[in-house]
Amino acid sequence: MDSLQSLQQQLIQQMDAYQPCKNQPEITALTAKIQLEQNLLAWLKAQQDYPQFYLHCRADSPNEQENHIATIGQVRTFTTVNHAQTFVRRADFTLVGGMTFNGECDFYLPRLLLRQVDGELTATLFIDSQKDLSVEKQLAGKCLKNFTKSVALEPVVQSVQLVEKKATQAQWCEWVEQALLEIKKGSFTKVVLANESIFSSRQPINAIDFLAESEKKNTGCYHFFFAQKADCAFIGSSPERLYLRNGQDLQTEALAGTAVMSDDEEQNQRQGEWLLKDEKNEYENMLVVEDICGNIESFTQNIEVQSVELKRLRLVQHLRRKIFAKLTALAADEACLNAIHPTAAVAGLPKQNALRFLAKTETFERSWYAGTLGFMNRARAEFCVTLRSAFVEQNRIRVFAGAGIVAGSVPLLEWQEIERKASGLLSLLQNSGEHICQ
Ligand SMILES: C=C(O[C@@H]1C=C(C(=O)O)C=C[C@H]1O)C(=O)O
Ligand SMILES: [Mg+2]
Repeated sequence: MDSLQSLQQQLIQQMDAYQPCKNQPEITALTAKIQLEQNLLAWLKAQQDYPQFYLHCRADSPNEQENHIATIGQVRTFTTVNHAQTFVRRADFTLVGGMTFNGECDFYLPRLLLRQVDGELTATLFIDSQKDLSVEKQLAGKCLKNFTKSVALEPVVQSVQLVEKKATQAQWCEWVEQALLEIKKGSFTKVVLANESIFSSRQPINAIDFLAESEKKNTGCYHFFFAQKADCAFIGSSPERLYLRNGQDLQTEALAGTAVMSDDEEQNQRQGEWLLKDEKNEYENMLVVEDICGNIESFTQNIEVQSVELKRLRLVQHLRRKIFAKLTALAADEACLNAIHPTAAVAGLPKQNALRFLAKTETFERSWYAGTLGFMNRARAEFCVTLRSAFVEQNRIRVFAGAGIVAGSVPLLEWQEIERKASGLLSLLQNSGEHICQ
């Protein structure tokens, strides 16, 4: 019978048999595969090694395979995309990680990588051949210790209380007014302002249970979990792809412009029709198209922008234009990441002016919010934009949401928009209604 035990045994056997030879490649990958449908979040919940990373990629059509990865531990780290890409070109293994909103890079080769695609579970254990073999074997063995374990995912029952919003409604409206003034002056055409809301709970919230709940309810999204250590995890369920690279084929998208979604299908239809015709939302979206196309032009060919469509989620719906292009021979993830991130869907246009405005206006650190997380190897790379996200820090959760401000934005409507986006995660927790302070 195929089981996690048999997968563990195969890896241990390979590790025991492993003897470095002459001309040993710098990294050795031990791989085993079984037919098993394993919930990777339940598996991750039982693991003790850090960092931990999980990505459930968005499937756009039923014939696209559901693709989940989970990793624990770390063998090599890369603090620039250039170094990460050089490694991938040389060694062709999968790196995970990404970039914060401000462009700080954190890519790494994990110790253990699990991939679940279509009923098949693959595990890869990485050994650094340039390090002491007995130490490497010991570290790898430690990572395999809990390999066969998983912990049942449980509903999140904690209720949370609001502690603080970095911008109150009144402050937010001021920020938007300032942005509109700058737009009038011609400093930029769009800026994406965001807010951070801090909540507390009596009992610690398990970030994996929280994400599992979100995965069930917030369908049609990328789901991600990234934790450097046990007591702080960054999680989220984002509708937005930064890019997908399949060989030299690049797929990216402009996702911007928002309307309400609810349980009322007729209202959703009306909202969708309104959104498709609304000039301000159309402009919000087209500025992202302009930004992305302008930024990838120099290293791609045959850029094709698809016609506008609606991306429907549980509480909001967005305008989306998919963008396809062919990378020129030498271009790869370094070019894509540096050129595309952060897009005008999360920063603004022109980018530098918008970023300067955000740096002096927002009163919190975006950190991983509106950054990007994903994976890259020689054949393929996929990155999402880390929206609809939160830091879960034991008894505290910090939720982020933003909205694109353009000429015609109404401060209070943009406030409602960000509150609704934040409720994608927050509505999964019970709100006790109590304010600790504001
Ligand atoms: C900035 C966020 O979302 C972005 C802003 C949108 C908008 O203003 O209409 C829509 C989708 C995203 O591009 C967020 O969710 O925090
Ligand atoms: Mg908007």
